[in-house]
Amino acid sequence: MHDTPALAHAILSHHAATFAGFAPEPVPAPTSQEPVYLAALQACSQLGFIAHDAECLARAWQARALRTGAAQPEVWPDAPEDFGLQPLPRAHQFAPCPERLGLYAVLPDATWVGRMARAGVPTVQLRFKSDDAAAIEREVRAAVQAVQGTGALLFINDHWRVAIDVGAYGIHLGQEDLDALKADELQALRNSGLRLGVSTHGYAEMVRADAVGPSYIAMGAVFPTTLKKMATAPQGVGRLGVYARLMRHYPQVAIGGIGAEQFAQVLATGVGSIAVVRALVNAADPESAAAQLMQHMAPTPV
Ligand SMILES: Cc1ncc(COP(=O)(O)OP(=O)(O)O)c(N)n1
Ligand SMILES: Cc1ncsc1CCOP(=O)(O)O
Ligand SMILES: [Mg+2]
Repeated sequence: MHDTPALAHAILSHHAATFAGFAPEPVPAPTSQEPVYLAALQACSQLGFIAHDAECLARAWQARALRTGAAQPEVWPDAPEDFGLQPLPRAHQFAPCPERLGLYAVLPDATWVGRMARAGVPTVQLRFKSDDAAAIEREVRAAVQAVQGTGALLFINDHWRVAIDVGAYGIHLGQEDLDALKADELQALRNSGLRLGVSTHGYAEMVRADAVGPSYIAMGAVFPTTLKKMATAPQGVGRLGVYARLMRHYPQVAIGGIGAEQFAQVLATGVGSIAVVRALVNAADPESAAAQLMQHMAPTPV
């Protein structure tokens, strides 16, 4: 039998420092009356997790308590099974990509893609925002051509049909992009053999992404970014660390507001890749900036 207020207090006191800087969120309506669940729901809301994420965490805390017989307020939940992630090997899984995608340049057009691929950036993404079908096809084809002979892995943001037709390495989709996919389209995407990266911004979205079995999981925005209007607060490195731990069986990409000064703390979370936009496209000398960031990615010699 657990005392819910005491357990909530213990969770808070053990983890407040890791998740400092977030305002408390309202406690969502409980979906269970289990004391461990209720305590975790209250504590995680107090720690600033939005309702869907607090619910996920509370369910995981309860699942672990059932599995182990202990509430363990001092240990943040990180077992994939407690969050209901697919067991390994996954029943649903996209084609694999390297565990560590390294520096990942997210770029506005094919010219930039070619430029950064030739500069030696190992992973590049064409993020060409347009509604003009002809322009999209032209740009995706040009990007695929631009990486030829460079060894760079090219992901296409959003435009998955053209990416399949043209034979890109992979596709990147966000949560809203996944919402728009019908089941047969998702299956067609998986059958294409192209790799899939999925954006996530918290626990509920990671659980949702896992059901699709993407090739990598992107997590962000880690820091504030001016490049994209985000529906969720910057997650910070404390959260990134626990996300990376939960999703340890996936290749991981951190994104959002990351520049050279932030690389060390982001890499310390264990992610194998950092995606950047402004750190390259706004640099006075993008090739030198790429070289510098790739050096930051490299493990420091002992
Ligand atoms: C590596 C990486 N991570 C996240 C995103 C964002 O994707 P999405 O949420 O679909 O938003 P848009 O980029 O389409 O505006 C990304 N592109 N790449
Ligand atoms: C596309 C995207 N998705 C989440 S943050 C982001 C933009 C990242 O840009 P920057 O590295 O300049 O902050
Ligand atoms: Mg998108």
